[in-house]
Amino acid sequence: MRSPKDFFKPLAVGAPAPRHEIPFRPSRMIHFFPPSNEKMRSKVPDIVPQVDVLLANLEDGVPATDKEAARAGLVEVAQNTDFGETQFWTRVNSLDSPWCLDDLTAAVLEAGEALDVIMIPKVEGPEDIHYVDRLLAQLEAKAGLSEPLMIHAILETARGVANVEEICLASPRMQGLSLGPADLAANRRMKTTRVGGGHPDYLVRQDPIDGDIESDRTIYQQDLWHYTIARMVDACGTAGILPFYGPFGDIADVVACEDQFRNAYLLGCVGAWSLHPKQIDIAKRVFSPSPESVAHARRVVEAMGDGTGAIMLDGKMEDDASCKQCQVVLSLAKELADRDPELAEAYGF
Ligand SMILES: CCC(=O)SCCNC(=O)CCNC(=O)[C@H](O)C(C)(C)COP(=O)(O)OP(=O)(O)OC[C@H]1O[C@@H](n2cnc3c(N)ncnc32)[C@H](O)[C@@H]1OP(=O)(O)O
Ligand SMILES: O=CC(=O)O
Ligand SMILES: [Mg+2]
Repeated sequence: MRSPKDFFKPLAVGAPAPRHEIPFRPSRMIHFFPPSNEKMRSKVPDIVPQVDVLLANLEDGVPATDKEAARAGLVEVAQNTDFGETQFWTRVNSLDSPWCLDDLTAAVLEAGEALDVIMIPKVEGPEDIHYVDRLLAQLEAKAGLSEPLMIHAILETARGVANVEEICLASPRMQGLSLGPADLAANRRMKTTRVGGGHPDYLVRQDPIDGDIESDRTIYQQDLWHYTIARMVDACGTAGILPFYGPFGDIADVVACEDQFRNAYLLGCVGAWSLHPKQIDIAKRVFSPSPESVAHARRVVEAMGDGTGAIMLDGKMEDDASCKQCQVVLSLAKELADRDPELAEAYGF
């Protein structure tokens, strides 16, 4: 383990100094597109103003035969797009794949000026982050970058979940984590055969009515992802980095997608992936506090004065801790409103 004194030193001569804080930028959706697909690439200028993060995906979802075209597409988009306030990320292939080294090299040397974050899939432990950390420093020095690239890891193996705290604390480059429910389900040998969301057979059943097991008992579908999301949120909070829900594969089921995103929002996630244009507005809606919750938070904070003590408001006890929750909602609302005039108006800022 590195000495805490060395933690913020560059890992290569000439590389930019690591950041001490993750800069706040709206990140309600990370919008995936396959840069090997010319038609999708041509949509980038229209998509950029609609999303907080645009991600050029090189990994799963891109056929093996298109990996080089995807890398070239990433570079083309990086070099020819005006991203404005929108962040630009890429997801490289996994560290054990034949493509990862070339992906990272091209990403930093040819697209590094435009990129904010590099997403690393199938991270198993801090050693994976240490490898990427040093390699990025070497490449940044070679490219002459003045800002360090950040790392976002996907939590999608059982070992990754077991090591989640160490992964989050492995480098000052760590920006956040996403839950990868599809690969995680496969790696854990779950039997779900779908990309995120619930499963009708994962349930709890009401007790027998009048002792009759054949009676018409209500069933309650349970959340397959609660444990992992909660654990991820705590690990990210400990390290001062950002948690995200990942993909929701049932594109047509916009209702269940919104439920999954909202569960993640309420548990502490800052955003989710959008795989299809339909999911962009869902994420924008869910991960922006509602005007009602902002109005309520403002009332509580105002009524609480210096934020200490206990008061009654609308029949409910409010105290230091509920006030802090309201401050979380208010500060997110303010940060989003600073960048979005429609939200500023809806919140009354
Ligand atoms: C599961 C674990 C993971 O790793 S998830 C991440 C990997 N998968 C991905 O990144 C998938 C990204 N999404 C896609 O490739 C497409 O949305 C898929 C799922 C293939 C569906 O595409 P398609 O059959 O064209 O859908 P559609 O006809 O309903 O599309 C309507 C119009 O929207 C466009 N579109 C579609 N997806 C995107 C996208 N991600 N970004 C930008 N544009 C998109 C389509 O091209 C289509 O456009 P048009 O109306 O024909 O002009
Ligand atoms: O990469 C995402 C996943 O769910 O797997
Ligand atoms: Mg995956």
